[in-house]
Amino acid sequence: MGVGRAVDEDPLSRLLAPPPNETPEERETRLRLEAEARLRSERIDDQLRAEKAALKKNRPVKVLLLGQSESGKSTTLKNFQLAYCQDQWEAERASWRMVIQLNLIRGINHILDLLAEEIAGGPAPALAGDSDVSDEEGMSPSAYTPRTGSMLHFTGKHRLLKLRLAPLRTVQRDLEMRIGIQAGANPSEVHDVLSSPPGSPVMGAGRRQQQEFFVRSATSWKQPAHARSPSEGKGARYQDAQVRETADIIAGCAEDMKAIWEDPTVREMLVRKGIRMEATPGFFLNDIDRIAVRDYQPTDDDVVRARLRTLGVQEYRIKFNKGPATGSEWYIYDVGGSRTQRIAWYPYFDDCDAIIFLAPVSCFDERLAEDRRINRLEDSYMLWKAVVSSKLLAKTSIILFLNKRDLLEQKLRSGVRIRDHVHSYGDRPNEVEHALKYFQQHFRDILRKHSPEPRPFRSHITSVVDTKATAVTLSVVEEGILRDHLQRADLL
Ligand SMILES: Nc1nc2c(ncn2[C@@H]2O[C@H](COP(=O)(O)OP(=O)(O)OP(=O)(O)O)[C@@H](O)[C@H]2O)c(=O)[nH]1
Ligand SMILES: [Mg+2]
Repeated sequence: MGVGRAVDEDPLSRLLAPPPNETPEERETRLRLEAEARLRSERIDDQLRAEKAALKKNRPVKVLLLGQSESGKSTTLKNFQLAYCQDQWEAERASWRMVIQLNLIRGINHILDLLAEEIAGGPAPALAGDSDVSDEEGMSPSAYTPRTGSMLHFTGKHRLLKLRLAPLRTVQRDLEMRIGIQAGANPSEVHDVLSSPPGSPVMGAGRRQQQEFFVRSATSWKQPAHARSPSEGKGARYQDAQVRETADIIAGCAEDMKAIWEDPTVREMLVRKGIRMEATPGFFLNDIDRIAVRDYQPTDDDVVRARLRTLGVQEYRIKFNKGPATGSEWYIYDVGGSRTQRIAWYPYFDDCDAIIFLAPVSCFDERLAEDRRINRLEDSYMLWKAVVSSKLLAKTSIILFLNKRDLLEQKLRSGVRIRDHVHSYGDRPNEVEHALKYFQQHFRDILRKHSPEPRPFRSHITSVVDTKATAVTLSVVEEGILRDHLQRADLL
């Protein structure tokens, strides 16, 4: 054993140690060889790192759309599809016709139900200003007080319209069958697209609620005609005949649908029941002349506005062919937002690059359809807090969309006061810009306080039904998400 060597020296370092009697020339050669070996090894390491980073850079960017039900997640997804999947968008346009016809007809049928109740001697006590109910009152029947004001006067004209529009019941059933729609299974979990449109208070407890509809598959009902196999010929011809028959009945009912929708007494009935219709059904009901025709073809706006509730988690793959993300592939996950659906989100947190979180700001005076005790804005705050405080999502880019700006503006203009529902709003002006600033600050504070690591607060004020403005927002969002994705890959 050489002098000065520790007894317990590692055998490997002993093996690699220079010989004790090394000459200066040998030492120089050894050091040169060692330096070359080190360089080679570093180069290999760099190469491996670069390959790993490239792999990571080239792997799809995974984006989750999160937010409560009716916050606008699927509508945001449609904005991506409209911008980047034009061929598919065109191919599916005709299939959306059925959904739009159904949105329209369900709207009318719901009005007919309410009318029938009124004519038969009045429904359960009308919901007087449900939106004015204080947060504490929740589901209590005391939230519902008989309305004041004169009796609504329904005439023979209303009865006649009700009779003449009766065929729409069958059309609704046929359309639901063709789309493969299932009504929500849990009554506390479902609500009607008409009775609870965004911007409306939720229907009263005890009142009969129509079930909102959803399909299990995001694609099964979107079968473009040219994609059918020849063996489906007979079935396809039958389907085409059905489509024509539906369009005929709807066109035949157009004038009566318009008459009932525009009738002042019916309008007054809806106002007294606290039913607002500015969202999906209202959008189509205001355009009956255009939609209730035999050869109706949905416009881009119609497709964007069509409402079909999402169930579970649906994956959409988008290959970007323009814009800041050109060349990259994104997997976008659209999730169902109601409370019982949220458990399905968690498995997707694991390797998710970015979250676009939608918080509808117009709903400060509304309650969750699935739990009337919960204010919808409070629910959004709670969900946001859960997302930004998650350790699993600490490295995920999170972008907030304060959505439904248009409906917020409309609501404030109609005289609804924020401070009656959000007490901390105090004496701030009841104007849209002030309100947005206030809500935005609240979301920012939650992020600052609860994020496990400091992260930027990125938010956009949106009305995702406005596809032009949304395209501009999305390009900013895409750039940011991609930049973060590449940075994360470089840090590997
Ligand atoms: N006016 C207006 N309507 C909106 C906006 N965003 C969404 N909507 C409407 O709100 C309704 C719900 O939108 P969706 O995108 O289906 O909501 P979601 O978050 O996917 O809901 P779930 O699938 O139930 O979780 C639809 O009728 C949309 O047309 C908006 O910014 N302005
Ligand atoms: Mg959805």
